[in-house]
Amino acid sequence: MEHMSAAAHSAPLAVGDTIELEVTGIAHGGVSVARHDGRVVFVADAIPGERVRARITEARKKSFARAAVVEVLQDSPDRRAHVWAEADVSRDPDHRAGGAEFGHIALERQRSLKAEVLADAMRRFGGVELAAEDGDELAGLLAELVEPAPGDDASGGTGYRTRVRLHVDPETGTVGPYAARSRRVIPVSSLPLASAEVNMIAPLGDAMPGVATVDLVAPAADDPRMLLGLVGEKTRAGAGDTIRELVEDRGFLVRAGGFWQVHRDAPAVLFTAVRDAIAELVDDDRFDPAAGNLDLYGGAGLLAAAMAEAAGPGLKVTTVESEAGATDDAAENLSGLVGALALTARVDRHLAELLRAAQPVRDRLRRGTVVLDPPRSGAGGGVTAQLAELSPANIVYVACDPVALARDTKSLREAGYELTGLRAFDIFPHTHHFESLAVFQRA
Ligand SMILES: C[S@@+](CC[C@H](N)C(=O)[O-])C[C@H]1O[C@@H](n2cnc3c(N)ncnc32)[C@H](O)[C@@H]1O
Repeated sequence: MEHMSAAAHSAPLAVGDTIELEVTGIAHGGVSVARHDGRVVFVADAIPGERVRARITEARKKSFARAAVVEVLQDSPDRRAHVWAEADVSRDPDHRAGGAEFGHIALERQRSLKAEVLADAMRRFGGVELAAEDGDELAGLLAELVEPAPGDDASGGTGYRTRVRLHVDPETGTVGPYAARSRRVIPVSSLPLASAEVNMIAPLGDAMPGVATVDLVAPAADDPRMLLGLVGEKTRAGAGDTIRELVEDRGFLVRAGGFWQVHRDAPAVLFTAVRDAIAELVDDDRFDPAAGNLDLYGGAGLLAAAMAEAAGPGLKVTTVESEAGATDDAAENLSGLVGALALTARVDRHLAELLRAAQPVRDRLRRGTVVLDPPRSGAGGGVTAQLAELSPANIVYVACDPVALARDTKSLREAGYELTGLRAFDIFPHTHHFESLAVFQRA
C-alpha cells in the first residue's frame, strides 16, 4: 500500500464518514495516530494497538484528518470502562463530556503514553534523544519517566481536582462541562476527577441564566467556593478574594480566581521537585544564594519558597508575575525571606530591563539561578533569547506543555546550555496533560 499513488486513493474523507483504523501511536494533545490511504488521522478515545471504527470529525486539511472512535473492534489490554460515564465511547462522540480524554486507559499506560509524548517532543523539537545509562533499558526508563502523584494509584486517579471550570449553555442556562472538542455544554451527574468538596458544591443540572462560567474552588484550608463569571463581564471572578492553601504544612495565600495547580497534591509535588533540583545545585557548588536569582511567572511565590527551602533563609530571589493580585500574595507568602522581592511585570519586559542594568547587576544575574514556570505556550523564542543573553548559571524550567518545553530546550541548548536533568509528573490523571521539570546548566 505504501507505493499507492494519490490518484489511487479512495474517495476523500468527509466529516461524518465512518472508517476502520489500525491505531499505531500517540500524538501530543491526547489523540492517537492512525493512517488512512496514506493520510494521518488523529483519533480521539482510542489506544495505540487497537483496531477501531471511527467517525471523521474534521477533514479540512490535506495532510491530516480528525476522528473519534464509535466502536472498538479489537481492544487494548489497557482499555478500561471510562471513569466518567458521560465521556464513554458508547455515547455519540458529539455528546461525550470533555476534559478526561485518557479516562478509558489504565493509569500506568496513561503515564507511559505521556512519557512517549515527552520523549518524542524532545527528539523532534528539542534535538534531545533520551538515552538509557549503561545497563538500563530505555523502555523501562521511559515507563517510569512520568511519576504518579502520591495516592493516585490507590484512588484510581480520581477525586483530585480542587479547581474545576464549568460552563453555562447560553440557550438553556444549564450548567455543565464542555463537550470534548467543542463548546457545547454537556449535562453530567458528577465530576469524577473533582474532589468530594468540589462535587458537593457543583451546581450540575441547575439553570443559571446570565452566567457564562462557574469556577469551583476547594482550598486546602478554607471553605469551598463558587465563582461566577457573568455574561459580558471582563473582570475575572475571585480576583480580589484571597483563600488559604496548604503545601504539606506550609501555608500560602492565593487569589481564589488566580493560578494554583488543580491537583490537590500538585503544589507539593512541584515544590519538592524544585527544592530537590536546587538542593542538587547547592551540593554541586553551582548555586549562589546571594546572586540575582529569579522566579519567573512566579504566581503566588510557590517555587521561590521551594528555592528558599533548599538554599536557606539568606536566599536572594525576585519573583516576576503579571497579575498584581498574585504578586501581593507572593509578597505575603515570602515575607519571612528578607532577600525576597515580588514584582508585578511581564517577564519579557522585566528581562529587557535587566539586560539594560549596570555591569555589577548583570554579573550577579550571571551567577544566579532562574526558575521559570510559564503558561502553556512556554517561554518562547523572545524570552529564551533574553535568558541566553542574561546567561544565568542554571535554569530550572517547570513546563506544562512538552512541545513548548522541547522548543525552548532547543533554543537554550543552542545558546550553550546543557540539559542535565529531566523529570515528569502525572498531576492530571485521566487527561493528556502532565508537568515536566528540566534543569539546564550553562556549559
Ligand atoms: C503556570 S503558572 C505558575 C505559577 C507559580 N509558579 C505556581 O507554581 O503556582 C504561570 C503564571 O504566569 C503568569 N503569567 C503569564 N504570562 C506572564 C507573563 N508574560 N509575564 C509574567 N507572568 C505571566 C500567570 O499569571 C501565572 O500566574
